[in-house]
Amino acid sequence: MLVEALPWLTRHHGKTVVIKFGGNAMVDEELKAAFAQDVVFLRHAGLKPVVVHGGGPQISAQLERHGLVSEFKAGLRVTTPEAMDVVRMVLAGQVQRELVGLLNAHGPLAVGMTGEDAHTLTATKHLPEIDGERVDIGRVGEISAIDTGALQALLDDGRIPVVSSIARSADDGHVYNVNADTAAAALAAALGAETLMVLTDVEGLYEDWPHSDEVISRLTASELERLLPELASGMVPKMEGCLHAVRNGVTTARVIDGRVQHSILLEIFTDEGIGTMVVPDGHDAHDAHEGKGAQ
Ligand SMILES: Nc1ncnc2c1ncn2[C@@H]1O[C@H](COP(=O)(O)OP(=O)(O)O)[C@@H](O)[C@H]1O
Ligand SMILES: CC(=O)N[C@@H](CCC(=O)OP(=O)(O)O)C(=O)O
Repeated sequence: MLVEALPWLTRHHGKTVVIKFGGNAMVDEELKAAFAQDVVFLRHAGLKPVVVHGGGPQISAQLERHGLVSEFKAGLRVTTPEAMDVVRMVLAGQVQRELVGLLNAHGPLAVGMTGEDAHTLTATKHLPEIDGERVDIGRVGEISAIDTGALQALLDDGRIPVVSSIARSADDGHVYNVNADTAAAALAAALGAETLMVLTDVEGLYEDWPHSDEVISRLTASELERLLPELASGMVPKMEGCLHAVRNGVTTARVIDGRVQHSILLEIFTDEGIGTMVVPDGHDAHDAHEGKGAQ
């Protein structure tokens, strides 16, 4: 495997990789520790990993403890001002801290931040369209501006940024809850990352979910765009994010199984790859996996 990894080590050297770690893949202690090892491995192999984390299940559990209900519309959490306090506390105070701790068991590498820090993520209130109508779902943000200065400085200093998907508002002084897939994709594009990697709790994008578990191993941006209207809620922000990334300069966007230990290393450093890979139009989707040659 090490010999097989050699061309990939050369190809990815010095490249930025944005990795989204989903809340559902984050419930197992061994998986979390393996995730941290993989990210540190990437860093020592000369890549520049940026971690963007979710925490949906952890937020829901904490809301329940506070006697608050979790409601989702258009795949996004309806976030009252009260719920926003819990979202911020869980993401920035709990999930992010834990990931930073696991990474830093390997050395002084990880620095945690939220999108609020140094104006990294600025948002406006998001009003999703449901059945043709704009719906108010509270403090949910749509990213309107990104400043990558702080992230870039950390990367230049050899650190691993760990980012919580919370944004500041430019106009009303509030903070906003942003879906972590959306935040990861926006950051990947803004950083000019080579790869966006979204870890989740399924093998990849299923062809005909929930009727079959046939994973689509690769597709172009246009092919994905045609599929988007058919996708169900959890996959929507992920695949919209992948599309945004490859349409904005990211070379490949991949959805991989976070339940498989060391899935990041298997995806980056082996010829086969796992999960679903999205490539920009013009790259032959069918060549992209064979030796991932189109990268
Ligand atoms: N076409 C599809 N392929 C795979 N999973 C799908 C698809 N459509 C919907 N899903 C659902 O999306 C879920 C992943 O999204 P989500 O629960 O938001 O995960 P995460 O916490 O990793 O962000 C899967 O567990 C699955 O139930
Ligand atoms: C607006 C919105 O829905 N925000 C998400 C943020 C966390 C997240 O995205 O976590 P996962 O990646 O684990 O799903 C939420 O409140 O659950």
